Amino acid sequence: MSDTEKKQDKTTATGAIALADGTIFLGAGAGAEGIRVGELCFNTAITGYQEILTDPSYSSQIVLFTFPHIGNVGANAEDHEESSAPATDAARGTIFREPITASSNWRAGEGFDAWLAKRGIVALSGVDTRAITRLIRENGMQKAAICNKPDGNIDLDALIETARSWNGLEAADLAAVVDTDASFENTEQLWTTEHGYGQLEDARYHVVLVDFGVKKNILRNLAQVGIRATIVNGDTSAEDIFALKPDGVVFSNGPGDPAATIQRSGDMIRAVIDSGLPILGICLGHQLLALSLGAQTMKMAQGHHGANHPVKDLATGKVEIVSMNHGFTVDPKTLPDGVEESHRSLFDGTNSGLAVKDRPIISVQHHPEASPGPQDSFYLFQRFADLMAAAGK
Ligand SMILES: NC(=O)CC[C@H](N)C(=O)O
Repeated sequence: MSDTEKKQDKTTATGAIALADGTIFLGAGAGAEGIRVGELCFNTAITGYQEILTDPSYSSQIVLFTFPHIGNVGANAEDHEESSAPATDAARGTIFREPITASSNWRAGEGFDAWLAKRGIVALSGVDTRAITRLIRENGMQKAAICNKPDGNIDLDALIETARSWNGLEAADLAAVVDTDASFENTEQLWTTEHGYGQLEDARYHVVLVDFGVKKNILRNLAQVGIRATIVNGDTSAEDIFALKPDGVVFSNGPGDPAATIQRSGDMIRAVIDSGLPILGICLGHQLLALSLGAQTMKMAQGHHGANHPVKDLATGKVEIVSMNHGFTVDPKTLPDGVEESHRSLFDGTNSGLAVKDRPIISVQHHPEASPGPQDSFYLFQRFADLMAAAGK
């Protein structure tokens, strides 16, 4: 028996994950103490755990990493945090195979365990992450409750009940929880080891970015191609957006069910589409655009969470390797006339982008901002700037 397997024992366990179907995995608790409930998914990225856990799109989710060693480069506050919202507004829990080691990186500001505790994320190690991943592949993403109890006092029945009684992600407008309350501006560009963050001096374009839980790196990539952004939330009216005289509008990523968020933001999005302004939609923003155009979205079984997904640009025939994080998807069978697929996942053929006839719209399910992941899709930010140039902006 290895060290990690020894921990899967009722007398020594200090943490556990319980699924709504009654399945239990025992292990060693880490990070914040207590219990968290959420939807359990697996993520196949082998780097970027801090960016993943701070992505607001993971609100109300528990992220299991299939890569066994998580936390060994510690935590870095400078360029690894994707959310500007409070601690609990991104991933609630996390699971990995091996216990957290001491940080081994010159840029680590603090250890991963201390960072998890500070952010209120409950963690669990020493469990068979392959078995849990297979379970998700077979039965879909699960309602689950995770706990870290250093005294070993774990009430398994209560944990299962917590998982069962949770409402789940369907019909949840979580964007309303994680978006910004106050409007702000961004001119910060991408980070480099030599110079830190760049600053956009003479912006070529000004856009309004509608924040549903935006990752900071989307803002930085926009600034990198000369775009200054005014960030507003999804309750903003189309009139207030037009009053800011933007050259284009961006609909951001975000958590929860797009079919719920569209109830609140649908009128505004349809008015922005009708205005003819150039539009960029990313992930939840993509799903909201699809719904506004008359298509439908649906829940996926296992979802897409990773940093190595192949996606085909159907216009150029080129394949890009992308970062993914979504559990809902646009049903391509419901696309109305004039709306076509622009990108497709080569893993399972699901939709990864839309093009709208005679409209300057770029809309993708994947994450061109990476963070973490490959930067193959950076060209989409440039394409968006080109759309604004072509519109005479
Ligand atoms: N990253 C995102 O924007 C996720 C979109 C949506 N919440 C989903 O899970 O599909």
